[in-house]
Amino acid sequence: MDVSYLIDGLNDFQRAAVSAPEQNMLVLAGAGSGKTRVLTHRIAWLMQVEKIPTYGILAVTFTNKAAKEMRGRITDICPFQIGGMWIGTFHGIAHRLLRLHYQEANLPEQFQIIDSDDQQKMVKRIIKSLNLDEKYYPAKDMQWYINDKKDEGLRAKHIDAGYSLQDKQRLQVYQAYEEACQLAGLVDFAELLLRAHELLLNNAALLHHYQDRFKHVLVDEFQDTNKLQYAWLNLLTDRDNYLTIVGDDDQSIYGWRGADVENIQRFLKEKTNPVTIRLEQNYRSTGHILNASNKLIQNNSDRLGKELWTSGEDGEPIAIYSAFNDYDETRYVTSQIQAWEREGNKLCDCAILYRSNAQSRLFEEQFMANQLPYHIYGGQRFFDRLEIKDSIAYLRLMNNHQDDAAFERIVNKPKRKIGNTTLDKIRLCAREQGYTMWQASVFLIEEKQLSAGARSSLSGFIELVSRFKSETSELPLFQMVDHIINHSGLKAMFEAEKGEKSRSRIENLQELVSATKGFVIPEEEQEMDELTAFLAYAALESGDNQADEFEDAVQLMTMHSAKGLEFSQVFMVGVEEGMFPGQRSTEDETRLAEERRLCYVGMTRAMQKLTICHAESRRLYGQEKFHSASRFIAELPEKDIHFVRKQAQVKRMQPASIKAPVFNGESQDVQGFKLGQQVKHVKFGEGTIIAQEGSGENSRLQVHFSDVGSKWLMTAYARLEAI
Ligand SMILES: Nc1ncnc2c1ncn2[C@@H]1O[C@H](COP(=O)(O)OP(=O)(O)OP(=O)(O)O)[C@@H](O)[C@H]1O
Ligand SMILES: [Mg+2]
Repeated sequence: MDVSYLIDGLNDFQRAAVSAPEQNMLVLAGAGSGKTRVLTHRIAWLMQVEKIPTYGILAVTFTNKAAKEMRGRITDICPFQIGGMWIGTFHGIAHRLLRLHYQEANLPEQFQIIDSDDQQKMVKRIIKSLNLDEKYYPAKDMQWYINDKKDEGLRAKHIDAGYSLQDKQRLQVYQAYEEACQLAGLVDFAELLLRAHELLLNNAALLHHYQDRFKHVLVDEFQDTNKLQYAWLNLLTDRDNYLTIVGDDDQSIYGWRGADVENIQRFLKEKTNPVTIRLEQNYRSTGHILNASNKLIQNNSDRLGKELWTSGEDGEPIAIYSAFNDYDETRYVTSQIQAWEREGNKLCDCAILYRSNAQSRLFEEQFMANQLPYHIYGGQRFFDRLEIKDSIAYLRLMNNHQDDAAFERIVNKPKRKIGNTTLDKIRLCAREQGYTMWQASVFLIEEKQLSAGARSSLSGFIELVSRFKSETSELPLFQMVDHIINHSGLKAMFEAEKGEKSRSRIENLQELVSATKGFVIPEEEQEMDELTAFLAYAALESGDNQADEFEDAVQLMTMHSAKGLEFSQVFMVGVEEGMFPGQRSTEDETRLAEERRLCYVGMTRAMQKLTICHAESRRLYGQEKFHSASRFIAELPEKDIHFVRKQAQVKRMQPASIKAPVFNGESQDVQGFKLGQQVKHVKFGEGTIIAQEGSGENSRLQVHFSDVGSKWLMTAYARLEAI
C-alpha cells in the first residue's frame, strides 16, 4: 500500500515523528508547529504500516470538539473505517471503562455522573448534616479540597487526619461525601478518573487486557495533564505497548486546576527509551505574530526552551488599540470585523479572545445591535439550563432510584407539598440508617413515621417515578422524555409562570425532545443503552457542538478554550494590568508565568492578523476601574507592533493634557453629543466625552474632565455645553 501521502507534505522532523518505529515518543514543540497534525498522521501511519488494528489505538484529546475533529481528520486520511478506535477526552474514556466494568469498579450498573453544580449541592448537604458551620467550611472550598485530593489520587482513607480540628473536619466531609456518592451511585468528574485508575490498578487481568489491546496510546496537549492522568497513562502503557505524548510546556495553562508540567520530565524518566522529537517550523502565523510571541514567552524562566521560525511572510504588525474605555474597545473591534466582512472574509475566521467569560457581554450587545452573527463558546450549556436539568433529573431518578442528587432536585418540583420538615426527616433517616433518600422515603412511608399529609404527598412522588419507569420502559428515548415532561407537571409549571422566560423554558423542553430524537449512540459506545448513553452525553458534552457552530459567525471564547484552535484574525481584548494578568497574578511569580503562557496561547491562535486591545477605564462589578496597558504589551518588540492610536497612550500619562482626542470608532449622536466631543459643565469645567450609554431620555455620557477626572452624567440633566 502506498502510504507516502501520509508524509509527503511534512517537513523532515514531522516526517520522522510520523514514520518513527514503534516506541515511546515525545513530540515537544511550540504553537502551530503541526503537533496535532503529526499525531493524526501518526495514527494513520501506525494502522497502515505497522498494521495496528483500529481497536489497538487509544487517542486522548483535551475536549470533545478536538476528539471529534481528530476522528474526522483520521477518517479523511484512512482508506478504511475507524469506528472501533477509542478517541476521547480523559473523562469520556474513563466513563466508558467504568460503564464496561462497573462491577469491578464497585459501582451500580446505573451509576450517574454529577456535574460541578450537583457536586457542590451534595457537599453543602453533607456539611449541614455533619452540623458544621458553612462559614468555616464553605461548600465551594470543600469542593475544591475534595477534587484536589482526587486529582492527586488520594481518597479520604489515604489522608493523614493531622492535628488541627479544621483538617480533621475537612477530612470528615470528604469521607462522608465519598460514602454518600457511593450509596447513591454518583460519580463526579474527578471521581471518573480516580475510579478508572483504581480499576486498572486493582484488577491485574483487566489491566493486562487493556495493555494488550491498546498497542499505542497517544495524547495531545499533554502539558495540561494532571498527576492522576499521567499515572493512569503510565499504568496503561506499562507493558509491550507505547505512549506517545505531544505537547508544549509554554502552553501549560491549567496549573491552577492541578495540571503538572513536570509530567513531561516524568515521562522521560519513567518510560523505556523515550525518543524526543522537536518541531521548530511554524506553519500558522505570520512573522510578526510569531516573533512577538516568541519574545513574550522568553520572559518566563524554567522553560524547556524552543525557538520557532517561519518561512512565511512577516505580514502586518500586531495592532495595539488603546481604547478610552470598554465600550470604545467593543465598538472598535466591531467596526474592524465589519470592515473585514466587507472585504469578503468569513466571520467564522475571526475570533475574540478574553480572559474571563464575563467580558463577552458587551460584545454580545454590540453584535446584536449591529446584527452580526456570533457564537459564544463556554457559555451556559444547553444541558445546564434549569428546565433541562429538571427534566434530566426525572430521567436519572427513573433510571436509578438511589440518585440522591436527582431526588433532591425534583422531589418537590413542581410543588407537591413536600416541605423542608419532611425533607429534613428523610435526610435524617437516610443518615441514621445508611439509606439513600429514596430508601429512606420508602421506609418512612411504610413505618408511618410522617404526618398523613406528608406521607401521601411523598408516596405520590415515589409512585409517580416508579410508574414512569414502567410506563416508558418500551418507548424510544424521545417519547420517554416527552412523556416525562408532560406528566411530571414540569411543563404545566413553566406554562403557569407566564412571561418571556417561561416561554423560552418551554421551547427548551421541546428542544430536549428533539435532541433526544436526533441522538445517535456513538458507534464506539454501542454497549450502552440509549438512555444511559444520552445521560452520559448530557453530562460530558462540552456544549460547543451546537448547531450554530456551522453558521458563519464571529467566534467568542476565553483564551483557555481557544487552546489548539486557529483563526485568520484574532482580537485579544481587555489586555490590561489587573485584568490580564489579573490582580492576584501580579503578586505571584508562578501565576504570572502561567498568565504569560496564556497570553502566548492567545497570540499564537492568530494566523494573519492580530489585534490586542486594552481599555483605559472599564466598568467592573458596577464600578469604574482605571487600568494601564498590560505588561505583556510592553514585552512585545517595537518592530512587531503598531499602535493604532498612540495618542491615547500619551494621554494616559498626562490626563490633564486631554484636549482633542481623535476618535476612530463608530459613534452615534446622543441628544446632540458625540464621542470625542469637547464639552463644558457648569461645575466640573471642560472635558471630553469618552463614552455613551443608552438612548434618548435615559442616555448617559461619560465625560473626562481635565480637573476632576471621569464622571458619568445623565445627558438630559447635565446641561453640557458644546465647545
Ligand atoms: N508540514 C506542513 N505543511 C503545511 N501546513 C502545515 C504543516 N504542518 C502543519 N501545518 C498546518 O499548520 C497549522 C498548525 O498545525 P497544528 O494545529 O497541528 O499545530 P499544533 O502544533 O498542534 O498547534 P498548537 O500548539 O496550537 O496546538 C495547521 O493549519 C496545520 O494544518
Ligand atoms: Mg495542537
